[in-house]
Amino acid sequence: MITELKFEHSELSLLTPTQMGDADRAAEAAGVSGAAMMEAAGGAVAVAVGERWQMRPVTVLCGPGNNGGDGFVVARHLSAAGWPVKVALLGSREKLSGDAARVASMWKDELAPFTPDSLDGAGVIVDALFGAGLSRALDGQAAILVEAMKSRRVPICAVDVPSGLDGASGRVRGAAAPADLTVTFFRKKPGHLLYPGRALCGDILVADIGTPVSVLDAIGPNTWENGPGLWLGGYPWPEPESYKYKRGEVLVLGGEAITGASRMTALAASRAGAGMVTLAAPKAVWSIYATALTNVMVDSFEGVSGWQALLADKRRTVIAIGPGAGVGTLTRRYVAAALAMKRATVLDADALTSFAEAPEDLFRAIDGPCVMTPHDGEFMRLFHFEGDKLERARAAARQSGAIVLLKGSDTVIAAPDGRAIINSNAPPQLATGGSGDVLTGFISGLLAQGMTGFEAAAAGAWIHGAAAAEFGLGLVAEDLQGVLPRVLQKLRAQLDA
Ligand SMILES: NC(=O)C1=CN([C@@H]2O[C@H](COP(=O)(O)OP(=O)(O)OC[C@H]3O[C@@H](n4cnc5c(N)ncnc54)[C@H](O)[C@@H]3O)[C@@H](O)[C@H]2O)[C@@H](O)CC1
Ligand SMILES: Nc1ncnc2c1ncn2[C@@H]1O[C@H](COP(=O)(O)OP(=O)(O)O)[C@@H](O)[C@H]1O
Ligand SMILES: [K+]
Repeated sequence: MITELKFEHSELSLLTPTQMGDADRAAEAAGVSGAAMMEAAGGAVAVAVGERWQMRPVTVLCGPGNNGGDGFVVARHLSAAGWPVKVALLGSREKLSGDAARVASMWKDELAPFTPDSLDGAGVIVDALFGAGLSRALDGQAAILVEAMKSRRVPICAVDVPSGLDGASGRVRGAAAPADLTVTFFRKKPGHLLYPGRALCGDILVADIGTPVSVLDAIGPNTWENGPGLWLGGYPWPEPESYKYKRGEVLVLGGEAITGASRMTALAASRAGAGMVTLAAPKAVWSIYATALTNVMVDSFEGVSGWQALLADKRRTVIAIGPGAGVGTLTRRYVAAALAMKRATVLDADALTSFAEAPEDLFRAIDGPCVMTPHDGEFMRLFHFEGDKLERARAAARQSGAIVLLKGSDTVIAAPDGRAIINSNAPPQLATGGSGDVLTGFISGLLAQGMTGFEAAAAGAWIHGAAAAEFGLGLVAEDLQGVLPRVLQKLRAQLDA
């Protein structure tokens, strides 16, 4: 049902701060010293600062741990290159230990007092207060300095993460100043991609600091940033021996009151490459659908038995229900009948809301490949988990047995076995009515061609974001399927290159 999407070594792997600590220790065990990694990290930040900004006075704010150590290395490099550098340290030099103490001792100039005055005259600030070791909310002098950074219009380069940002969840603990550039090391963290963290990081650069990729073997990352690298190898391109039924048939349930939503789903499924798409229209509104659709076939049905008769055709390998379906008992029964077939099913919108009173009934009925695509509101009607977006999507997938795609600007796709993907390419113009209906169609079309639910959800979300970006501003949902061909052609060219 779900193929092994593993990619432990992928550059798209995300590591939590705890896993990053494990990676650092494993790297040291493999012979790469902490000192060498710190030199490489600080050196990479200095290079990035030099590439982004012309020489100007810089204030480096250093914290009491290794993040601060990186800061001292940045200061040394920039100073050696002729930049006027001020360093302010939270705490005292005597309290530093290990690699941080060593690099601090190489900074021979006096330290500036750790007050907002240290920012006076700065043309750029390097924020090296806290990184992966943030253990509580910022308070006291650290919080005062972060607030001062926020209030000055001076560009900021964050080392690893903007200090105060929780790398696991993307949440702010106490305070964090928005950076223009964040330089992180080896692999990104979930907090770089989950909001509000994503907005605080500015541009993100991942620097290689000599960590051997083999350290990932023991860590076994199960979270990734979405990207073609995860699924392009298994993308179902049409082949010379393809024929329409081999590319799968999607059956989309049409609604009675709202007829536009399921039409967009159906058209999107055909654009994404399903061999056949049939829209099942309630008899009363059949003619509306039939006049509006050309390549999508329109079949009419009446009531649950009529719907079951359409489901009986085994060639219909994927069923999509929800957009415009209507909320209530009837939709619940349509969903139950579809899930009973144990075929790949995509549940969206009203198919989810219809179970708000009895989510357990839905979870019990899921016994085959199923992808749910709730937005936040729909999610909260079915699930009652605390935590960040990754944790909630994971818990929901585990509870329901479905692939859960929790929508938003940082869509998370989670599988019941704990794997999760964070999508990062969706532009804000996607916040327009009906774009979710199109996503349901893309995912259904990819499922029809044999992708697993996890892959289809990931690839669907990515091409959805790429199509919106390709179209640009002024997007309405109907535009998405029209630009999909350009996105697919670019992907194909990438593969052929
Ligand atoms: N080998 C390594 O471990 C490497 C680490 N690197 C850097 O080291 C960082 C992680 O270093 P650390 O684990 O030392 O952690 P940090 O330097 O991020 O922070 C830990 C220190 O801050 C204190 N602290 C945490 N939260 C605080 C708060 N809210 N208020 C006041 N003090 C607080 C802790 O008591 C500790 O002294 C990474 O983010 C990265 O920048 C890089 O130098 C690359 C190599
Ligand atoms: N601010 C945003 N930035 C990027 N993508 C967004 C944003 N807001 C919504 N989206 C995306 O747009 C789609 C909206 O889907 P949904 O909420 O179901 O709308 P509808 O029901 O109108 O189709 C989802 O894919 C979601 O991830
Ligand atoms: K930092």
